[in-house]
Amino acid sequence: MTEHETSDDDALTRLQSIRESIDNVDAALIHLLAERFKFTQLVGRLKAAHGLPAADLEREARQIKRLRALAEESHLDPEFAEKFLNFIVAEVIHHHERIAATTGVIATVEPKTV
Ligand SMILES: O=C(O)C(=O)C[C@]1(C(=O)O)C=C[C@@H](O)C=C1
Repeated sequence: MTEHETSDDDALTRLQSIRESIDNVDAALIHLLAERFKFTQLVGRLKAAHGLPAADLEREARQIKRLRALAEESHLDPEFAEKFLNFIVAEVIHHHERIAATTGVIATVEPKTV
């Protein structure tokens, strides 16, 4: 039977079932993001304590390259993957700046190279 041949009732049951899976994925995304922000809080405190700048553009460029490749492999739009990462990173940088401001260490210089 094709999707056109199922009854409207069957279609609604199927829609509900697919939506349950979407809800599971959305919940996983929220949990994953919460974990990611826990790690970036640690990075923010470390950076503030050592006077390191909130943003690291070289690190971001490497992350974008990697995520675009992963997106392509997974048949996800790489542009979307890049925008999604940028959206999250922008929020992380706000958090870093807030931590630095409350810690009293404002970073204005590039990190020292080791
Ligand atoms: O890795 C860092 O240096 C971070 O501060 C974390 C992070 C990220 O969210 O992945 C955020 C800001 C930086 O510009 C790069 C990466």
